[in-house]
Amino acid sequence: MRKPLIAGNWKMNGSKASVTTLLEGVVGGMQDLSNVDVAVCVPFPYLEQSERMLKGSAVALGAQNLCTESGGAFTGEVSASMLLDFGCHVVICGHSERREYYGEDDAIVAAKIAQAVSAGLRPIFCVGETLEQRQQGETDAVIAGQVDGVIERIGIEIFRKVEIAYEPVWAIGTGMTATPEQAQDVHAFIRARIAALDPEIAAGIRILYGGSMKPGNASELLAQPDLDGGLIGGASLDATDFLAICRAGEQSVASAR
Ligand SMILES: O=C(CO)COP(=O)(O)O
Repeated sequence: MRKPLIAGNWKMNGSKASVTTLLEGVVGGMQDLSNVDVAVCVPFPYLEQSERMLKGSAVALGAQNLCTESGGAFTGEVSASMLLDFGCHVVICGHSERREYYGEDDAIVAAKIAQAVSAGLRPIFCVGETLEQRQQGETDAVIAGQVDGVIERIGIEIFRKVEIAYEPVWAIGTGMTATPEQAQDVHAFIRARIAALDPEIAAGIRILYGGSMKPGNASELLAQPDLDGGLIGGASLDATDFLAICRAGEQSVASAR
């Protein structure tokens, strides 16, 4: 049984004051959550503050991006080892906003995943189709291309140390969530694609769903057999909402038993 992971992606939001309030709320509400892994992926400037505030708690710290290179003359970039130095455990790679606004292609995403894993971080590797691609019936082809585009470059073995997040671009920040059936179809497709190369890795890998996941829809999404957690944007900025989704993750384990 795969333990669910609920990860918050704060994106470019926050201030020192709001980080204090948010993390106090999240840490304070974690007591009875034991069957769910919880992480928050914070903007770089808040790593130090977050590391301090999360010390001794069950909430893992993460970042939203990293450099394709391990160090040196790369102005403005942040390396995997720097993230590790600030206590990070996870890092988001290939989010659709990075693909769309910063030109990240499969080669860049693969290089970032490889950097993360070699430093001992767990990448959350994001894939997802646009609305137009879905309407054209291209969802499976797009997802297959994104998954294969990474596997072909860095191999399947590395996927023992990777989380995947399926985030339909049309569902991100729009309030339009994939139905549980739509999400399950793509998750099962991703798992089958990996199983064709290595059934053991496919059985163990966590595939998170992201895209307008909220307290009101988390339970039915997480009840799907191939949904192993969530990557939460907007709702992770509110401790009460984020904790409610974490509880839905915890309960999805209890009800599957
Ligand atoms: O992009 C997302 C998480 O990475 C999802 O964002 P929302 O939950 O705000 O739709």
